[in-house]
Amino acid sequence: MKTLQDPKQLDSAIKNLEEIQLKFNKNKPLIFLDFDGTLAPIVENHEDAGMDDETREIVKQLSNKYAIAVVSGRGLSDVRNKVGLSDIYYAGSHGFEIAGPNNFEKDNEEAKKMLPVFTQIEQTLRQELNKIDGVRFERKKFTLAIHYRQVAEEKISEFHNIIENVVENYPDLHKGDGKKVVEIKPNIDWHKGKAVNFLRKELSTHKNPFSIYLGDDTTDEDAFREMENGIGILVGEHGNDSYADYRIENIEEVKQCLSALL
Ligand SMILES: O=P(O)(O)OC[C@H]1O[C@H](O[C@H]2O[C@H](CO)[C@@H](O)[C@H](O)[C@H]2O)[C@H](O)[C@@H](O)[C@@H]1O
Repeated sequence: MKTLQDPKQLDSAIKNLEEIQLKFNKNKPLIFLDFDGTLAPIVENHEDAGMDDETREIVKQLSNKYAIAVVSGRGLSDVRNKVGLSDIYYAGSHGFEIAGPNNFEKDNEEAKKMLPVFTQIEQTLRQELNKIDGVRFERKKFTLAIHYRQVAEEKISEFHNIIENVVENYPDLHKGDGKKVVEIKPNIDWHKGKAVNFLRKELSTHKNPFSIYLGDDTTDEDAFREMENGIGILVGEHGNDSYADYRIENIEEVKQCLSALL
């Protein structure tokens, strides 16, 4: 079982690349990659995020050798456009919508029933949060992100209180946190970890295929916990303890690490 550790105590993946390479070469691994903060740097405005050509090329080359899925909180179509590779799998909306090559598509059926509720809560939240400058909404198919990166420090607790009070009236939904973002999600036992396990079955004939997962945020912890037969690598930090096995500092080290696996 994976245990929670202070990220500062985690070994550096860069310093242990040889060991990781060995495990990698011994198995036929599946590769799972988070997008924001892992493949693309965190930027002020969510719409401006993007991965550079070098990273795209590394992921493309890896996909010629291994099965790869990008697992993101972004909407499926958004993350697919931003990555721009057609031969890999994608899990968007924190795993509620999954797609892959040859028209593979799998939406979470229970979450589909909640689509009208999202429209309602979005309207209410837009009205209630209108008085706070800098709030940015990002509607994904199955989740709603409300960004506060551009909200003044003294307004942030009011921002959270408003959301808390509204979400209380929607038992079908719950809220989670990310980097300067509140995410409204279906109140269903489904997350990136469950999506990863679904994909592990889909992408391999092995019962428990060796896997590697790179991510930077609290939502990636659900996936790190599932890396029983595999390796979790935390990129940077998210302020809490982690189930990851290794740590790397930044996106430059993500590239270094992924290149070593080629
Ligand atoms: O699971 P991920 O691929 O890491 O997606 C998590 C969220 O990432 C995006 O928001 C974050 O990145 C933005 C761009 O750098 C930044 O402005 C924002 O503050 C971050 O929270 C994305 O916009 C969300 O939809 C994702 O859920």
